[in-house]
Amino acid sequence: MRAGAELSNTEFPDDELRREQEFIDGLYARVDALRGVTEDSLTDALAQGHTPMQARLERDIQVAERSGLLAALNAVDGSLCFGRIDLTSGESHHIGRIGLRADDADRTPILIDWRAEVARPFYLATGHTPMGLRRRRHISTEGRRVTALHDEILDLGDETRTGHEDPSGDAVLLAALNSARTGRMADIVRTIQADQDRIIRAPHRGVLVVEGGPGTGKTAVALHRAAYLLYEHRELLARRAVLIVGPNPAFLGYIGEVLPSLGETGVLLSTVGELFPGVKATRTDTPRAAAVKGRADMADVLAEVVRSRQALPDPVITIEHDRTILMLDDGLVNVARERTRATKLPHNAAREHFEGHILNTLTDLYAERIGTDPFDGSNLLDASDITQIRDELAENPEVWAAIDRLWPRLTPQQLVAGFLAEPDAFLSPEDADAVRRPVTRHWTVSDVPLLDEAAELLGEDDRLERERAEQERLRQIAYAQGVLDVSYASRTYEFEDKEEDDPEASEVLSAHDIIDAERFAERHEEADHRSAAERAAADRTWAFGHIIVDEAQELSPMAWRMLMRRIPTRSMTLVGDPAQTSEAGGVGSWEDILAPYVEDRWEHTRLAVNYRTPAEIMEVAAAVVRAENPSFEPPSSVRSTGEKPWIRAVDDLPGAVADAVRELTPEEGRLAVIAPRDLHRTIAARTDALTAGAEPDLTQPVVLLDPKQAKGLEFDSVLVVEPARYGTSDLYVSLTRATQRLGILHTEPLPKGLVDVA
Ligand SMILES: Nc1ncnc2c1ncn2[C@@H]1O[C@H](COP(=O)(O)OP(=O)(O)OP(=O)(O)O)[C@@H](O)[C@H]1O
Repeated sequence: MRAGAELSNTEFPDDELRREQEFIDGLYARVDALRGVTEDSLTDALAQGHTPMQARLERDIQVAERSGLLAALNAVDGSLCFGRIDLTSGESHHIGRIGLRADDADRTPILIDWRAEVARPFYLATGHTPMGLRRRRHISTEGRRVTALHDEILDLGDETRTGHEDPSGDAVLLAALNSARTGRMADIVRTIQADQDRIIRAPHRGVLVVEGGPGTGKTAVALHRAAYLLYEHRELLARRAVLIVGPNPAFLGYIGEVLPSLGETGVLLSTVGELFPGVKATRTDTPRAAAVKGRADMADVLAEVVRSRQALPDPVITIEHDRTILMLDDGLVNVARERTRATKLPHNAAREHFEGHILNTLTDLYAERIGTDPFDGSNLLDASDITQIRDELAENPEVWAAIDRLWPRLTPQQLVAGFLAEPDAFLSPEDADAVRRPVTRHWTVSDVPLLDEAAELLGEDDRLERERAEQERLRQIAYAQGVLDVSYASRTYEFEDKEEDDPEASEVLSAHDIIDAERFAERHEEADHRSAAERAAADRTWAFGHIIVDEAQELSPMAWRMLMRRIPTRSMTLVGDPAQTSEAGGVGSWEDILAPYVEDRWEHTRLAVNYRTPAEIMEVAAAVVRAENPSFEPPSSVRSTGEKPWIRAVDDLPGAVADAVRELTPEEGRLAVIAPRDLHRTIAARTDALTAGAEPDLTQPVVLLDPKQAKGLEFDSVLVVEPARYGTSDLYVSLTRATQRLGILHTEPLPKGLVDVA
C-alpha cells in the first residue's frame, strides 16, 4: 500500500490484535483440515479405476463436487475473514468470503458468509439504525496475518469506546479506493455500501435496471450480485448457470478474477460477439453498418431473406424419371411452398414437409403419364403401385437436386453471408451500401445477433439427434435411480450450511439433495462432461438462470433479441449509463429496450456516488458533457485528491506523450494512454514499454488504448491524447478512468467543454 492507503492499528492494544489473530488462525486450521479431507476424497474418487457404470456415475459426481469445493477453498485463502459484528445481545459473528462450521457435534458456525442474512448489519447498520449492533470491526490481513483492526461503535453511549474509533468507517473504504490498481478488478466485499447492498440482494425474479454514472460501482455491484444469487439460489443457478455479458474481451479479462476470489465459478462471461457457438467475433463494423445491422427491423429483413431462398422454378424444372420427362412448373411448386409455409415451422425444419409435397406432386404427374387408361381417361394404378412410384422417385438424384434448388438446407452462416454480399433487394440503397461486403469467414460483433436470428428462422433439422438424445436420457434416468438408492445411505460430508436453521440448504450439493432421478441424471451429464457454464457456452438454445448485462446501454435491439432468447424467465440485471453510450447501434432508453419484452414490468434503481474518479477530475469530465447538455448532473465523487488535471497544447505530440508517460507512470499501479487508433503507431514508436493491441495485457504498467477499449476499465493515471477527435460520450468515458491523476495533450483545438476548464 502506498501513502494514504495505510490503515493504522495503533489505537488497538496488542492483546486485541492477538485475540483476532488467534481466532483467524483457528479459521485457517479449519480450512486446511477441510482442504485435506476434500483432497483425500478427490484422490479416492479419481483412483476408482474400472468400476461398473453405476459406481462411475457416482464417482463423476463426487469428483465434480470436490473439485468445486477445493477451488472455493483455495480461492479464499489469504483473505478469508474481513469483519466482525458485535451485537448488543452479546453475540458476535465473524464475517468472511465463505461460511465455515466447527468440527464439533453441533457444527457451530464460526465464520458467516458475507451473503448470509446474519451478515447484513455489517453492511447496513448506522448510528441511526444500528440493527442490533454495538460494534462493527473491519479486520485487515496480509496473507494469514492480521495487520490492522478498524472499529466503529454504533452505540455512542457504549462504555467500551476508546474514542479513537472511526465514526463513519470511511478509512477502510478510502484505503481501498486509494490503493494502487493492478490491472485486474478486485472484489469490494469488505466495503460494500448500503445502497449497493440493496441492489446486490434484490430479488432475482424480473428485470432490474441499475443506472449510474462512471465509477459508481455498477460493475462491482453486478458481479457481487451474481455471487449473491448463486448463494441464495444455488441449486437453480448452478444447473442453469449465470451469464454475464460485457463490452469486450479486455473488459472480461479485467473483471475475470472477482467471482473466483469470492469462491464462485459457475458463471459464463461473454461478449455479444462470442454468444453464437462456433463464432468468436471481435472485429467491429463502421458505425453506420453497426447501426443498420442492429436495427430491430433486421429481424423482418432476415425473414424476407429466408423466404427469398424458398424459390420457384423459372418457369419449369424438368426431371427425367425412368425415361419419362416430368415438368415441375411454378404453379405446382407454389402450392407445395404455400402448404409448407403454412406449417409455420422454421425453414430447415419445414423442409421435410416440402420434400413430401414435391414427391407427392411428382408421383401424381408420373402416375398420370403411365397409368391413364387411353380409352376412358381413368387411372389404372392401385394404391400399392402409387406407393412404389413414390419410393422410386425418392431414389432419384434429380428429384433431390430439384428440391435442393427450391428449398435448400441453409446454415445461419450461409444465409447471413449471402445477404451481406447482396443486400440490395432487401435494404434501401444507402443501407445496402453501408453493410455490403464480399463473402468472408470473418464475422463482426454486429453480425452475431444476425447469425442468431438466422438460426431461429432456419431452425435445425435435428430429428435424428433428438431421438438419440431421448434414448440416452432414458438410459441415464434408469441408472440414476439406482445411484440415488445408494447415495442416500452414504451422506458423509458437508462444508457449511447456508442457514443455521435450514439443514437442508447445503452449501455443496450432494447426490441426495436431488430428489428425483430425472434431475439427477441431468446432473450426471454435467458432472460427467462439462460444467453448466461450459455446456451453456456451447449451446445456442441454452436457457440461463439469470443474465447480467454490463454496459447495457451499448446493445442494439438485435443484440437484445438474441439475449432475451437465452432468458425465457426474464430474470435479469442490466447495468449501464446512457451518458456513456458510444455504439451507433446502442438503444437510447431503458423503456425502448425493455418494452417489447416485459412492457413496463421492470425495476429501476440508481447509484449516485462515484467511488473511482476524484472530484477534481470529475469536474473536467462533467464540463465536456455539459457543453452539449447544460443540465447534466454527474455523480458526486466520494473523495478529492487536491491534484488538478492538466491540459497541455504541444507541437511534437509523440515526444510529448513520451515525456508525459514518464511523468504520470505511478511507482506502483497502472497508467493508460488513451489515444485515437490512427495515432497508436506513431506514439508507440517513441514511447518504450507501451502495451497495445486488440486485447492488451492490462496488468502491464503502461497500456495504450483507444477510447472504446477503455470502456469499463480503471487506472491510477490516465493520459488522454487529442480529445477533439472523440465523440462526447467516448471522451467522457476516457476522462473518467483515473483514480488519481489525469493529463490531456493536444495539438488540435480543444473541444468546447475543455476550453472552458483549460
Ligand atoms: N463499496 C466499494 N468499496 C470499495 N471500492 C468500490 C466500492 N464501490 C465501487 N468501488 C470501486 O470503484 C471503482 C469503480 O467501480 P466500477 O468499475 O464497478 O464502476 P462502474 O459504475 O461500473 O464504472 P463505469 O461506468 O465508469 O465503468 C472500482 O475500482 C470499484 O472497485
